[in-house]
Amino acid sequence: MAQSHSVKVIDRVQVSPPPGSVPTTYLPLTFFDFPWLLCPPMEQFPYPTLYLTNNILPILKNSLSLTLQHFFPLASNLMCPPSPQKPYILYKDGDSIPFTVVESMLDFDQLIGDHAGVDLRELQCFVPKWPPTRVTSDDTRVVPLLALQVAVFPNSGICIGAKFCHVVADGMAFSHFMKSWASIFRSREDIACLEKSMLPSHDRSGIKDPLGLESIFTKDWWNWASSWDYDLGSTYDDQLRDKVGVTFTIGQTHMERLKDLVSIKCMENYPGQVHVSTFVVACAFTWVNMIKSQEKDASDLLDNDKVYYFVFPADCRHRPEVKLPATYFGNCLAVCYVPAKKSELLGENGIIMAAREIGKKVKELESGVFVGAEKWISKWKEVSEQGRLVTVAGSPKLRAYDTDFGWGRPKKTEVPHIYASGSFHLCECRDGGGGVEIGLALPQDQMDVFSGIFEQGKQNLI
Ligand SMILES: CC(C)(COP(=O)(O)OP(=O)(O)OC[C@H]1O[C@@H](n2cnc3c(N)ncnc32)[C@H](O)[C@@H]1OP(=O)(O)O)[C@@H](O)C(=O)NCCC(=O)NCCSC(=O)CC(=O)O
Repeated sequence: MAQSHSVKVIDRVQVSPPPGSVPTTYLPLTFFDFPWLLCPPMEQFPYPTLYLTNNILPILKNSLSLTLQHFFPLASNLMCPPSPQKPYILYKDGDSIPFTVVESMLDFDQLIGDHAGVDLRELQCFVPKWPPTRVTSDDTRVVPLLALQVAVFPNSGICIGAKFCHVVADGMAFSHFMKSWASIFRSREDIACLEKSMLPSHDRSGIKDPLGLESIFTKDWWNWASSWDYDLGSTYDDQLRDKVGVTFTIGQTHMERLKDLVSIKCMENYPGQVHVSTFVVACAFTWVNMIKSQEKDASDLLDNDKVYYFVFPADCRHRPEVKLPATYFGNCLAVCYVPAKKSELLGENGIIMAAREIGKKVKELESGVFVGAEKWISKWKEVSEQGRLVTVAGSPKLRAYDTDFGWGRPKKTEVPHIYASGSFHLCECRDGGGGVEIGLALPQDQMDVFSGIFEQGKQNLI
């Protein structure tokens, strides 16, 4: 048995769809997938409470295998042939995902707390180890797309950790997979519990590309990838060393007040209708407070005229120019950039202005999700190199806390990959009310400032 940080490995197997259940399948990447090729693997883990018994793990594995029959791209590999060829996804009979079971002696109740004060590097032991990239004789890199790990906390609970490549699935698609696995587990491996209309759709033929985005993105990808180390196994230890992770909550009452305040102030100051949703105000509130918490001394004022960006992905499945089923499995996200001068964000009405601009971007999607799409990748490179951007992962719409393996709602969900990147994670409140949870990691001194401003900002609403 191998020992690793705070966990003991007790089982390590490969899980594939049932033999012969899925034919060899080639899935071309669509232009929606290309922006996510450059993204490090996503990590998520809900913590359901249960006392683990000997018969739960075999059912978890069997139900996973049955689920993968429908969600086979996750068991596939990303094939990256040499330039200028395009990467693609390939499933072959017998392809599998690594599934590891570990035991942890850490304090479960402390881990699921919001202000856990846990060493973020310690949390990494709940993220599955990433299998190495293989290189074939014709120089094609073969990249796995998903790894899973179950951590058992004796007599307290379990934690399911997933690490997946964004190029195979966006948040909607991955959440569909997790909920389907949970349903098959709950129904004791009765695959018929997935209604036909709820099965994932793998048909990419409906995705039209009148703007030639695929060829633009292929060029962008090769420009960037040639100087890029595809180290998907990175644990980000260096970036996590001085950071602390905290989950903040904006409950329903504060949320309603914040939306009212934004609506009233926008009506007073700006003409026209403003889109004031939970997503919009939560993002504006967090973005502005993050920028404020970065201010250390007068020298930071030199930056005041610089443009900062908030970047959010928008699901396009239901948009008229895309029209894919809600069950489409893959990526179907527009990348939305919201610019704002730092001085405006730090001004008295910074949150109102940020909300207006984010809301405006959401509204603009109604008149075309592909406006400016040719810059989705190149702009990302530009603004991420400047370091003046904040991004959001997750969405209350993904309903992370509805993932129920039959043990009730998860006690906590975390998206640890954001800890290294400086973005924040947004999901619905676990109590089921109308509020949101916001997870982020910052250096301790900045977190102290952020926490003070965030909580004070909430107090000021009442
Ligand atoms: C673009 C969006 C973010 C915008 O969100 P919004 O909630 O603002 O937008 P929406 O259009 O759905 O509007 C819903 C809100 O508007 C209100 N609303 C709608 N129409 C209205 C009308 N006519 N009058 C008044 N209010 C109205 C609703 O009550 C609701 O508010 P209220 O909310 O107050 O009830 C979203 O549409 C979206 O795409 N979400 C999914 C993003 C996603 O998939 N993210 C995951 C990325 S992958 C990822 O994250 C992986 C990883 O990194 O780990």
